[in-house]
Amino acid sequence: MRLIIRQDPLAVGDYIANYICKRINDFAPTPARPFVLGLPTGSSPIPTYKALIQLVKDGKLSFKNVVTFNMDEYVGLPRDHSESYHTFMFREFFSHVDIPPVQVHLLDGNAIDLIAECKAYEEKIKSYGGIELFLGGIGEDGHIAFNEPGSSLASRTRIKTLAYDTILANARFFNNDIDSVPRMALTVGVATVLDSREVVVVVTGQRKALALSKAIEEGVNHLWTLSALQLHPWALIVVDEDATAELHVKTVKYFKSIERVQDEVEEHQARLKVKGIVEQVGSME
Ligand SMILES: N[C@@H]1[C@@H](O)[C@H](O)[C@@H](COP(=O)(O)O)O[C@@H]1O
Repeated sequence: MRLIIRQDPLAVGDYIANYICKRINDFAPTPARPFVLGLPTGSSPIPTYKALIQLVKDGKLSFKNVVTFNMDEYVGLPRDHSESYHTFMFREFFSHVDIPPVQVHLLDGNAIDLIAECKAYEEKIKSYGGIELFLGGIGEDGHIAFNEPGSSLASRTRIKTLAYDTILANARFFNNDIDSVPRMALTVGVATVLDSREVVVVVTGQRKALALSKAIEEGVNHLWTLSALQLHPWALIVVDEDATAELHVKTVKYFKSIERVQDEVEEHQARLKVKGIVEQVGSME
């Protein structure tokens, strides 16, 4: 696992957007071989979405050959409700980039058969050969997607009852009216996320500091589902200074030194590439 620390949420968004841009461009997707990207909602990824939109506007990135799968959706909230994740994604991102809407996938929280909807979602992901890069966010209780504390670390896409803490945290989007917040959601499972070839998670703000320390300084634990990332061979967490508040100084120093070494290795590989000695610029995990 790598941890990248940036000054503030804007710098975090820039870093992740440039990272995803490079991944997509290196992949050189085509209609027959699209880049499959997992995406989150929430306030934390908004700076990333803004920076990605700018990259598209600047002609540095295209989503024409990108297929997306969102992590989760509320159950029973009308699709065109201002707080549905469907509305959120089009408002904050899809409407501003060149992705054909047929390549966008979101769980349908109003499906008549919710279990069949979840199964079909997993099948659809498989039909594309799996997810190349899953971008995620976390809740204050360390949940990834809507995998609340106590979720099985082997879970797949399913219906999930939301934890009271999550309902309280999300009430801010529903005029602070707890009764308006849906009680259930559909969410990809922890195992669905871990199956992706690469996972990138955005964690910003002091509210997430305890969850971050639990997830990276302690053991793998279903009470902090982000900690399952410790089992992933290619995971990257990008955080701002505020989110590091609960980390040990030695943890922060360790990850900063890893980033320095990574930069040096990449520069070295790039020099070898220029000389034609290696074909690809490598990456450490
Ligand atoms: N289901 C979503 C999560 O996928 C998201 O990571 C979290 C964080 O939201 P925010 O970034 O607004 O703190 O919100 C919800 O719980």
